[in-house]
Amino acid sequence: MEGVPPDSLKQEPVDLADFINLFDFEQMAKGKMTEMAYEYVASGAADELTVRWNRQALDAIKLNPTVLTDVSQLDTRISLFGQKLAHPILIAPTAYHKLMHPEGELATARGAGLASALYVVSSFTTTPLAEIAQVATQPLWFQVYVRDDREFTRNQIQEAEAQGCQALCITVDTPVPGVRNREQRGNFRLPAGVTIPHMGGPIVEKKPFTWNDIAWIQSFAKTPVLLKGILNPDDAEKAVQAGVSGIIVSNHSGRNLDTVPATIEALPRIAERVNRRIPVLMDGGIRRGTDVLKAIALGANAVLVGKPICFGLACGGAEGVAKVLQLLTYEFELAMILTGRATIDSIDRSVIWDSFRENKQG
Ligand SMILES: Cc1cc2nc3c(=O)[nH]c(=O)nc-3n(C[C@H](O)[C@H](O)[C@H](O)COP(=O)(O)O)c2cc1C
Ligand SMILES: CCCCC(=O)C(=O)O
Repeated sequence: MEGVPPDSLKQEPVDLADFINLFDFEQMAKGKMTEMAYEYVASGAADELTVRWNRQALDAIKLNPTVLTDVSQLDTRISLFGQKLAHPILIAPTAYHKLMHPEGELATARGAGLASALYVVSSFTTTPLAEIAQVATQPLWFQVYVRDDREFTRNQIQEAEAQGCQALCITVDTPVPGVRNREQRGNFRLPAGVTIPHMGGPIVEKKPFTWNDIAWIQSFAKTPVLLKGILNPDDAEKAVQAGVSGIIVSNHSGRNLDTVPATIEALPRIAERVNRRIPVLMDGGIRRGTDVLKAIALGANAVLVGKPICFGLACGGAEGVAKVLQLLTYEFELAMILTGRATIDSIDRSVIWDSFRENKQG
């Protein structure tokens, strides 16, 4: 697959009306991407246990609906760091969009616009931020992979802020990439002509990336700094103490350290520790409107979606990305109505069925 130009992607048109849920996109994307690209996107680390657990743990949570409440004024809006968003479903940062569609990140940004979604652009974008910013109609945030070279990192962040990115997500769970066997078997290489203008090169350093680097970034960042990839409540506490603006509970979709728990399992104890001092976002396996509802009920202010966006992009460019988001927001609205929750603030722990109490009462 080495040297495959992006225009060799199989881009026959598909009818997006055929897609009725997010799982449909993965099926279809398999036929639309090169095998190398598909394996890169679809795979997780090692035995992919965490990948499976992300979904299984969400599926295992039952809901406890309230009937006969007035949900005629349904309101999905949220506010994060003073930014007003139409709904709590964000596009997670994912690398190399030109592997998925010739228009790459431009299509993603247009799709975000069509679906009123905030887009977190990856450090590994294959399109310069300046071009993405020109087509974006919704807020952009920038995800940062911190390199050993501080001047490089400072320039990367200042460029992102200069292009209008409104927050920085510092990814802290990838000092080195994980054991990615499927990626290795697929002989992952960037095709000729596809570049990563904001990264300079792959993550190769085994770097001493620590809380000192976070303090250093905060010393010059002008936008809110979030830490992406927190799973341990003690780290969440340190993040609050470090004065960061927010955290993202994430296991990188199970792509880095296999056998860490599902994010929905880590979320409640992190939310409890943070105790609303800063926003807590979450990603990993969100595929259904009920998953969004469960994450919010267990303490998330918002969620992010990764793989389905890549598959939507592969299937239908900007419209594919938009369709993924529209299906998910629509399902989320239905979940709100059917559980009797008219606003995001009203989605609290009481919407989760307490199986433990049920068992105790026999
Ligand atoms: C193909 C792919 C590429 C990714 N690239 C990045 C990246 O460049 N930076 C980053 O912080 N996270 C990256 N992630 C992780 C996502 O931001 C996010 O944490 C994860 O995909 C969410 O889980 P989900 O895919 O199950 O929705 C990537 C994930 C995938 C699937
Ligand atoms: C080494 C990381 C590259 C992008 C990424 O974060 C991913 O593929 O998950």
